[in-house]
Amino acid sequence: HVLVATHLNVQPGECIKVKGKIFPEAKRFAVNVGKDSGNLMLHFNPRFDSHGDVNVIVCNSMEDGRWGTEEREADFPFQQGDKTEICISFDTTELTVKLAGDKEITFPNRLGLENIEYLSVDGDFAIKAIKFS
Ligand SMILES: CCCO[C@@H]1O[C@H](CO)[C@@H](O[C@@H]2O[C@H](CO)[C@H](O)[C@H](OCc3cn(Cc4cccc(C#CCN)c4)nn3)[C@H]2O)[C@H](O)[C@H]1NC(C)=O
Repeated sequence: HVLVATHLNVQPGECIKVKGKIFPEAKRFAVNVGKDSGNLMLHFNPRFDSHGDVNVIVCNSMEDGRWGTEEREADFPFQQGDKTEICISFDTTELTVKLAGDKEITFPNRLGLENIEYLSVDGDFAIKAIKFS
């Protein structure tokens, strides 16, 4: 992991902002939020070239260590080597990921968690700042 933050208490409507730079030769990176590493409301996984996916954002959830059903997003507002910022917020029904260029992705809140305690960032990404607002 590049970063793991635990014992958070992010409430619905609040925003987790992750700012950083994508490696020039990035294959993939991931931002995970949820209760802990085995219970993720959202695994947000942009793939530049990974698992046979090219320039696809794969989103999924994980419950008790088991992956849910993936959702793939064709919009891919990421470039290798670029700085980027994503903002994750949620309510009881869905998560919203605000991306560069006013792009937005939603994902169902399958676990029905009422707060986010866990954040991790993995992969080919250099974190500049994490902001909770
Ligand atoms: C077609 C039949 C088969 O279907 C495939 O089956 C695979 C296995 O289930 C799925 O792949 C899994 O997909 C899951 C989401 O669902 C997860 O992303 C999981 O990765 C977890 C994971 C996290 N980390 C840490 C980390 C994170 C980010 C960067 C790095 C790095 C680096 C230095 N370059 C490391 N390592 N592994 C992935 O393996 C494929 O999508 C799926 N494909 C389709 C089309 O369906």
